[in-house]
Amino acid sequence: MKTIKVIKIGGNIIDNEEALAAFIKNFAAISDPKVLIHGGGKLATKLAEQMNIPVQMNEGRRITDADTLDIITMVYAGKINKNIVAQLQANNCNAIGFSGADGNTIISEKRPIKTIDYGFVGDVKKVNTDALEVLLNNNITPVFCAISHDENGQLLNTNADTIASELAIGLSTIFNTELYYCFEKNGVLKDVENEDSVIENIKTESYKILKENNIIFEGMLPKLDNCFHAINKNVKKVCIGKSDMLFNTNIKHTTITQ
Ligand SMILES: Nc1ncnc2c1ncn2[C@@H]1O[C@H](COP(=O)(O)OP(=O)(O)O)[C@@H](O)[C@H]1O
Ligand SMILES: CC(=O)N[C@@H](CCC(=O)OP(=O)(O)O)C(=O)O
Repeated sequence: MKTIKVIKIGGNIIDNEEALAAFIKNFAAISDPKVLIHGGGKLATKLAEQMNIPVQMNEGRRITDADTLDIITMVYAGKINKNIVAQLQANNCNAIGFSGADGNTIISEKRPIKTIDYGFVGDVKKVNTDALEVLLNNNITPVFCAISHDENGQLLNTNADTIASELAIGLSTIFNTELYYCFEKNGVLKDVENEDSVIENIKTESYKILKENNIIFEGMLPKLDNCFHAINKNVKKVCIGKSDMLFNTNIKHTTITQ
């Protein structure tokens, strides 16, 4: 089986022109098959505020009404996705931009209303890798934004970390899959203010203890839940850290194991 790298980048790279250019140059040079997933939550928030559309988040998830869905579609599937694809082409990496509707790749269902109505937010039901397999076997790199669909014509906002773990799990039947979450810190930290306090390995048991001691909180909780979901479902390697970890093996980062 060939190895594939499934790589998610967050706002810290997307929002910084120089950081994005440096990342894309290195990413384009990866010789293994690869898939890129990007977020863009910060830019969507900025644009919504400029347009006087209220921004509401709950536990790191965006409450997505019809106006917000329009904005995130324009920002994630449009501006950010197409810009990344164009920059990959400039670095001789042939790429195609995807939402989950394209190639029927990511099918989700609108999150049921419990205590909170998240609006047009989708929970992934199924990943369909047929179209991706054809592209990857022809050396074409898929670039995914954080949008899925329900197969009835409705686009749904789905957290980019979840899109990454679900794609990694879906691809693990045809590839030896590695999943990398790139964000602004060196990894999961013992002390979030201290970049030197990287926890190099987290297992199911130690994750429980870290949560109990409030060492892991906010956006890191759903990220780690996604990591464990992936490692328990046939993804061979899961890492969290700065994107430099992909290109320099000496860079400290966090590895997730069962
Ligand atoms: N132990 C921890 N180590 C590192 N970051 C942590 C930790 N606990 C909570 N965090 C927070 O999680 C954030 C990353 O989650 P998030 O903002 O969702 O990532 P992304 O940039 O990929 O969207 C960090 O910026 C940090 O504020
Ligand atoms: C449902 C939901 O919360 N979707 C996210 C999708 C974007 C994202 O995940 O972006 P980052 O990775 O940059 O945070 C949102 O709209 O913010």
